[in-house]
Amino acid sequence: MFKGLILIDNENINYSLDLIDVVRRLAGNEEAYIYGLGINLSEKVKGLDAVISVEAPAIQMKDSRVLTDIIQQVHEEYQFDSIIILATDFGRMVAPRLAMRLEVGLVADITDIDVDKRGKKLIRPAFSGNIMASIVCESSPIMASVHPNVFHTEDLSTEPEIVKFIPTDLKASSIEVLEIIESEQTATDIREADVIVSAGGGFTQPIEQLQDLAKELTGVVAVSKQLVDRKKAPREIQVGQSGKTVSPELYIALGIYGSTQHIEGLKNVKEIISVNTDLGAPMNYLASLVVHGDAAEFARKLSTKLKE
Ligand SMILES: Cc1cc2nc3c(=O)[nH]c(=O)nc-3n(C[C@H](O)[C@H](O)[C@H](O)COP(=O)(O)OP(=O)(O)OC[C@H]3O[C@@H](n4cnc5c(N)ncnc54)[C@H](O)[C@@H]3O)c2cc1C
Repeated sequence: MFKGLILIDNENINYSLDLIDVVRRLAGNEEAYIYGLGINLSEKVKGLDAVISVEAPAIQMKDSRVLTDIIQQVHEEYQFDSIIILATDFGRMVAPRLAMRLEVGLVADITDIDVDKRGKKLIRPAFSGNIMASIVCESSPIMASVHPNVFHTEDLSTEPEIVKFIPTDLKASSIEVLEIIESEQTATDIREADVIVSAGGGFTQPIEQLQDLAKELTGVVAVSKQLVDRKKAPREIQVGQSGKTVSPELYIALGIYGSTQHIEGLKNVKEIISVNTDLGAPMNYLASLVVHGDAAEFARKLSTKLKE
């Protein structure tokens, strides 16, 4: 029996449950038993075999040190074969701390899994995304972090058994919350969108001009890292390895070259339209339709046409 643990992130419950698929794939031919660790979890979740429920209202959930203590204690009791954590900003603080405590390696930001006779291989981009590395973990538990929206769990019907866990000797949190400032809401989360109008370095106009087109298509605007680096767009709408992973029905790439780091953020996209002045741009090879021309002009004309 392959015992896996996923950490349930209270702010990203659906993406956390997608990690069930990661454990199932890691188990390979072995039967998997999948636990979720829920700390102060108020929602009922399904799909897991068991939820290890920790109720500690006094703990500061953003204190990665306290959370690491809890996961370590849970692991000491259950001895998992793998521990998988969502690679949110917060998950990225917890995962390496925990790996260090358990004296195992951590494979960050995995994008695929390959299990065969030679072992369980975790796949992730390496050397600035120029190659995909297959990493065999010989230490146990196998630890990995995963970007939201990279894996998907289809079947969430299992009713989990609920097991209470009471951690001992928890240190007081060293974090004091002074104020909570809500971040400015940027329309819809690009990960939820069915249509994405995405601008890259070849889109020379302000991206606000794309809102009209996105609205006509009931979609959202996204960008490549190039525009975030040039401070033309916020990071929340960046697609790619260091941005978000998206799975729309239609992705319109306006002046996007198609670097591996950008493509890394496109998972199960149904159709891609690539508008580029360079016919040899890698993005064109992924596209079902290539428009050879100026991205801004294409966006303007398509928007006008859709309004007619
Ligand atoms: C560790 C690491 C992480 C990274 N993470 C990400 C990430 O998450 N997301 C991401 O996007 N990038 C990421 N990058 C950067 C990535 O390598 C590329 O630099 C970036 O994706 C390039 O963006 P671009 O294709 O929009 O721009 P460019 O590379 O500048 O390409 C512009 C494209 O537009 C075309 N073009 C030019 N003018 C026009 C025009 N008028 N009309 C139409 N087409 C035109 C050009 O032919 C070209 O194909 C990362 C890099 C590293 C090292």
